[in-house]
Amino acid sequence: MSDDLQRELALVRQQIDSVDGQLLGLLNQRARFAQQVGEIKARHGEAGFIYRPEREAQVLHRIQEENSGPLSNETVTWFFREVMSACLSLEQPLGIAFLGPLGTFSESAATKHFGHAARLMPQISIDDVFREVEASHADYAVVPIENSTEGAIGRTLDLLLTTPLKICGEVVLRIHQHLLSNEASLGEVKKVYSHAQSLAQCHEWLNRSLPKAQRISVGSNAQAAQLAAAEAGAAALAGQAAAERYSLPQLASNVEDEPNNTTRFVVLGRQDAGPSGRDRTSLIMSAHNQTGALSKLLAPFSDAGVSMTRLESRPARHTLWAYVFFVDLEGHRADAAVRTALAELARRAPYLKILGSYPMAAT
Ligand SMILES: O=C(O)C(=O)C[C@]1(C(=O)O)C=C[C@@H](O)C=C1
Repeated sequence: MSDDLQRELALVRQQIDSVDGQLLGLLNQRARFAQQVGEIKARHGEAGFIYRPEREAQVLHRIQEENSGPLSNETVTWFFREVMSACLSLEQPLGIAFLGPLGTFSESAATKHFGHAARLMPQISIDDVFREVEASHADYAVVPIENSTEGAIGRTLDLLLTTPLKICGEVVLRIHQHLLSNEASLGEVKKVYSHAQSLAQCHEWLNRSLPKAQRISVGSNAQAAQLAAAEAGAAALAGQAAAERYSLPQLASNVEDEPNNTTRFVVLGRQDAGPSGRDRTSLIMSAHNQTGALSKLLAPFSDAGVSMTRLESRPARHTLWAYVFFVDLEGHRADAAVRTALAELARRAPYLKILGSYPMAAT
């Protein structure tokens, strides 16, 4: 290294050291304020509700609005989520239930939302994920609700019908599927393990690139990676988290058929989220089995100027050929327009369950 280069680098590195020192001081100052917030909540009998999704959403929106780069909004959002996760864990560490084993996209979604200070509690089924929070063994659950390629996650919708839990947040995750294997080439892959959803998301790629390989559906793509790691001639379709967790090389990357393949997860807890200014409300309703019944139920939304972002029908299960409808709206149930629409809907719908109002996913 030349002397000039050494001198120039040393000058800038000195400034980096000074900024790091300031950052460290500021981060600890922020952590002390978060501890104070925790003490105030405890004094007012709110010790059980340390996590405030609406407050976190507001912090992230402000950071994104004030960010002038060169760091991207995605990067600063990730960083501040981790800062809040660390601050919150000083107040009270949170236990998060999700569909395991470790290495699933659900784990990535849980970590994206709650940061690395949260305690991960992988479960063997979506039913168990709900149960863990209902029984107060875990604080929050993160469950998949819909995928942009494959549609609704039926089991989650069915469990939402009966659970007393509230939706208090959402996480949107870009899903990249990779073919993971210890084999050196596609020609040696005889079997592909994955979750049925992942096999479906990569159906065309498999037809083109591995037409002769047997496709085996298993409980999760992390389990698929575990199996593929232990068997000659086997591969798994799974994400980067599973590749890292089970030390499997990527034989082919980003093999999902749809380039925008995205999964939306919801966060479930025992508490409601307050308004953040950019919220969504989810509900379940049923309609009378009559002509025009559904349009009568939807009219209060357009009358009040409330925009509906999703309408999904699902068999009611207890009655043959009866359906319930899952609806997402823009706005919080405490907003005047949403309140008006919901009051009218309650008069018209034979069955109505508000699943929760919560901040829209930050990125
Ligand atoms: O503002 C609060 O209520 C806090 O507890 C502080 C804080 C934060 O670090 O900013 C931490 C946890 C909550 O989920 C929201 C925000």
